[in-house]
Amino acid sequence: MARVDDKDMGSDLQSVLISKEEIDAKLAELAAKIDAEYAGKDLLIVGVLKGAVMVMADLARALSTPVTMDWMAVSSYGAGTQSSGVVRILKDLDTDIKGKHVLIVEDIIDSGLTLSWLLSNLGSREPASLEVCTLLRKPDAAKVAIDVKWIGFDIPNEFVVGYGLDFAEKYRNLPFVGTLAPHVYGG
Ligand SMILES: O=P(O)(O)OC[C@H]1O[C@H](OP(=O)(O)OP(=O)(O)O)[C@H](O)[C@@H]1O
Ligand code: HPA
Ligand SMILES: [Mg+2]
Repeated sequence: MARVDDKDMGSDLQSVLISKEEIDAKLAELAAKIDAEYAGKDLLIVGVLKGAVMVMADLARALSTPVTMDWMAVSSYGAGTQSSGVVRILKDLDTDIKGKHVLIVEDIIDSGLTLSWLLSNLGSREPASLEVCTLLRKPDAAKVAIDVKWIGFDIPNEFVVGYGLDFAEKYRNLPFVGTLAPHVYGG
């Protein structure tokens, strides 16, 4: 593939799954719903590093509701394309969320293992409310059922990169979501 969108990725990418324009439009739509839900309330949005950085940055700016922002770093994938199922906290929240309205912002729900673990971890800290907004979800990959209030796109069960999502730490800065060519991950 010669050139995909505005970043030249050589032949590493197979296709563009969701364009920058589609992401922008979806985040505006989600932001309007989130604004309506939290009108008059203090909202803390929690980004899950590192994948959710782009969604957090763009969603936060699309919201009219004033928010505070905090970050957690957890990792279950390492350098591979399969979740290990073992979630590690690499960085905890800086703030106490007891009594606060908390919205977890994720880039993707794949097996659901990361979020399921996060929901029970953060839920035990007694927030006033705890909801989830994710840009992407793979319904066919779910290993646990999770109640997610706001979902951008349901996507096929393929490994995707871009807009925060990595393969071995690469491709996070693509402005769109694409699928990797199988030769890149040994497929
Ligand atoms: O539903 P799951 O199967 O648990 O997968 C989803 C999680 O995996 C990715 O994070 P990763 O562990 O790769 O860390 P990263 O965000 O730093 O890339 C992604 O950002 C989600 O947090
Ligand atoms: O499809 C994916 N791509 C990148 N990172 C991920 N983490 C879970 N699923 C994925
Ligand atoms: Mg990752």
